[in-house]
Amino acid sequence: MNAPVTHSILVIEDDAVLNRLLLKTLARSGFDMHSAQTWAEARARIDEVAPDLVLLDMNLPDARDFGPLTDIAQTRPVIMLTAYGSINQAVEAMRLGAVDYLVKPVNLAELELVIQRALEGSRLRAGDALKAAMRGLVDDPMVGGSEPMRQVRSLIEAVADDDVTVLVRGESGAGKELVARAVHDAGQRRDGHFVAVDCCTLQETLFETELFGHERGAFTGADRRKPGLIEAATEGTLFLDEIGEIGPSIQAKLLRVLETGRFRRVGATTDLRANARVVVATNRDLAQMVREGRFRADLYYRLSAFEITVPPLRDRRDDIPRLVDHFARARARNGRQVEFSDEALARLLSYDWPGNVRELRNVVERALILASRTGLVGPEHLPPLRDPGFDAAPAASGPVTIHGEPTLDEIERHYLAELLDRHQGNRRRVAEAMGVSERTAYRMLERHGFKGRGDGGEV
Ligand SMILES: Nc1ncnc2c1ncn2[C@@H]1O[C@H](COP(=O)(O)OP(=O)(O)OP(=O)(O)O)[C@@H](O)[C@H]1O
Repeated sequence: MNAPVTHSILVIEDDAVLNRLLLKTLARSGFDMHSAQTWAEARARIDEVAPDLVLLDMNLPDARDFGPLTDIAQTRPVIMLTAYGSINQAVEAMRLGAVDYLVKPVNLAELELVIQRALEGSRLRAGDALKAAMRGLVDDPMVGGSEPMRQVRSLIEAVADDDVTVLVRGESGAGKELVARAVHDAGQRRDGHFVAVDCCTLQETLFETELFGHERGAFTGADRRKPGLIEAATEGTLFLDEIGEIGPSIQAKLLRVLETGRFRRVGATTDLRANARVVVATNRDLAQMVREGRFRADLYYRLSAFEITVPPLRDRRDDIPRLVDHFARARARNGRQVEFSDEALARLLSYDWPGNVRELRNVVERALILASRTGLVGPEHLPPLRDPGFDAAPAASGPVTIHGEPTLDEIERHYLAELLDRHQGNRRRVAEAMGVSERTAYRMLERHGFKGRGDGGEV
């Protein structure tokens, strides 16, 4: 059996208290810890210990701008430590090679997750530093064999080789970015970069210089020419996340790029030709925004040439066990695999997941940490999974009590029977109560032999 690998981490942070706290916390989690409070000290430490990962404060007393980051990020993953309110800086840091960032005060539970992901990502991408400079580092395969996800996959395949703009719709955390990536990976541009831009985090003025770049002297502080993200995506894909958030002036400029294939750096006098495929995503109802005059109709029509809707997790519960297994396996790369008890899985299956796969992933990863000693996740390792408004549910719904150790199938059957009773066999209402489509409910009922039951032939 292989001995678990001990990873070394260097904390570069001039705040002595935070530095010590990070050191202590991570040493307790089994990392080999080193620290530095200045850039000069850090350089010596890097030569000395060759850390596997670096936690780097954004503002060191003896370093300017992103010098330390660009230096270190070429050889090892860097997680930036940033003050609340400096998110724009953090976004720039990610573009320059940071794999992730943490906002101070650092949430210690999040800290370990981010580090684990960064270490996994760096192994997956070893030798591909430039690609690692792009956001979304871990090569997450898209998990999901449910019928709705099969349809999503066939749309991805259908559109991948075409250069048409794709609009990915879906609730927050449903996996829109993963779908955008899959479009990129399946198409002819797969060898180019996938450059992701979160439209939410950038202010309008910053957005333009980020997206289109700027010439030297374009504004105060522009002491050198800087190409924009659209150029970084040349021969690749430019992914604009949360497209519903862009203001009118960017909407106009984006429309121009899509229509003419041309753009202009801020402060430039001539146009450049864009050579990036554009994929956008939103969780907003863009058509409604057009009706309200908040989004340009012409841009909407351009963007929605080909739409892919990622269904919410509650409409594809079949994917939950597979996703749980996937997240557990990913984590087991650093140790033994933790299993989920049937009871814990039943809980995950019956919850509505308003935060979709992202919420599931967080719950699963936290449970895996909590249960790492015993190797089995039980319901006690899960947070109370209640949708907002759960308490307002009619008293008649009551708690569901489970006796003995039923299988998931038995639980499903009992639950269906109870819902059929409660809703007098009305299939639509049973589906609504379960948070699945009517078709899915019908199939479940059929599988459990309920077909034909119910008042008035509803089921
Ligand atoms: N089908 C899937 N298989 C594996 N992991 C998934 C899947 N869908 C989503 N995830 C994971 O869930 C998290 C959220 O996914 P993603 O960022 O793609 O969602 P999103 O819809 O773009 O969210 P947002 O609207 O907030 O930008 C990520 O960690 C992603 O890796």
